[in-house]
Amino acid sequence: MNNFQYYNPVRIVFGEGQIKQLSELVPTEARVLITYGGGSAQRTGTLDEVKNALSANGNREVFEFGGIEANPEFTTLLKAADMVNEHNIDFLLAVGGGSVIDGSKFVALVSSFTEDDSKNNTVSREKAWDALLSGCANIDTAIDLGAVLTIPATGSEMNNGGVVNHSERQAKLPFRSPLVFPKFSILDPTKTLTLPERQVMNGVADAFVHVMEQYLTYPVNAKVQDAFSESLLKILIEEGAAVKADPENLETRKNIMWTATMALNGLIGTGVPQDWTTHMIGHELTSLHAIDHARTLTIVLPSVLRELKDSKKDKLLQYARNVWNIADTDLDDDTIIETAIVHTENFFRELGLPVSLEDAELTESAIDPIIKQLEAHKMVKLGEHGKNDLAVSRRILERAVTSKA
Ligand SMILES: NC(=O)c1ccc[n+]([C@@H]2O[C@H](COP(=O)([O-])OP(=O)(O)OC[C@H]3O[C@@H](n4cnc5c(N)ncnc54)[C@H](O)[C@@H]3O)[C@@H](O)[C@H]2O)c1
Repeated sequence: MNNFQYYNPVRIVFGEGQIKQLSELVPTEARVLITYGGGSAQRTGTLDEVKNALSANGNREVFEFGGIEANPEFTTLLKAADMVNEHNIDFLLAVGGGSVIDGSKFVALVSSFTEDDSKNNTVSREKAWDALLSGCANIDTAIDLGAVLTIPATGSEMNNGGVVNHSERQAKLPFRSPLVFPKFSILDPTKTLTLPERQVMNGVADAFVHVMEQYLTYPVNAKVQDAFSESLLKILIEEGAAVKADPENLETRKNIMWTATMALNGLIGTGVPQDWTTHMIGHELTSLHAIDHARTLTIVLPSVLRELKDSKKDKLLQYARNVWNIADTDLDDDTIIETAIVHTENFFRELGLPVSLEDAELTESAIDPIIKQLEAHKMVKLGEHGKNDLAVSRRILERAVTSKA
């Protein structure tokens, strides 16, 4: 196992009816900006529940900013940042999924970037863009934020990362800062019952790929991390099928919600090599073709595993044995690995997710622009060995044109 420091200060408040805890969790004198997305928080009554909890005690002043898109848009987020300055906001409360939480983290980081000569505290577009390009690495102040999660998927509720989309520049870029760990996140599994099936399945797949990107590299004898990862993968396989068969089952929803959080709260990624190639190629697919985040991952992951099967061989065999129970000693290693990859594809397919570019109605002609964007975004040394250059990414995408399964 490699050396590591593990730090995660996020208070998780889990369970039905827990939104009322906001009255204790948000400072009583805070000037709060509630951020939310395209309207589901309003439609489902979650927004009212949040506002009622905030007004239950204290002297909070509460403002709202709605309309943060799925794959949150840079320009929208800067409008929220301007609102932060206009109203002297000192607490952001994100109500939604990864897009709203990520977007709010970005707002928390860039709202102090006002124009030098600004009379109305407008946030500088250039400074904010530069910050995003550098992954928000050198920012030393941020506004406090908390989250009410409505879709289990990204782990954003318990980590310090985010991803922001800039449509005009065709860029979807990640950032990270210890300043944006949420102070708390409320996970009420009943809130997930209103999700359309597509979003539920996206969430299961996103969490699955998060685990894979921290697990499927090479062994470093990290028994805790490996055993945790294999358990999370098996739970997602089981509960993915269960939620499809019985979407109203709250026990299933609870397990999916906590699994998705555990999949990317840093725990399974400590002390082990990681490979985020699938995500980085996936981000380009979203920004160029507006494909849902999770769906880009299910398109790319099987081809990453096939293309890199030699360098990932030991872990792929472990994955086949411990996650898919492929233990037939008569099979050669290549067959065992290919069988595990096909099982993975079938799992995604059963959830209604694409496993090739063709499934997403794209052809080989999609590859060149993706490679160009990877180059523009300096995604040229991906993978656990830093050896996945543009030629490797191209081969991964070529494998992804049609599915083998
Ligand atoms: N921060 C991280 O660590 C991290 C990790 C992976 C992905 N991401 C990013 O997160 C974003 C995806 O987030 P997501 O998968 O959570 O989805 P999302 O936040 O984009 O939401 C997806 C859709 O579900 C709707 N929705 C949300 N909750 C609902 C509910 N309870 N009922 C009905 N509809 C509801 C939203 O309005 C939206 O249309 C992407 O931009 C992705 O790149 C972040």
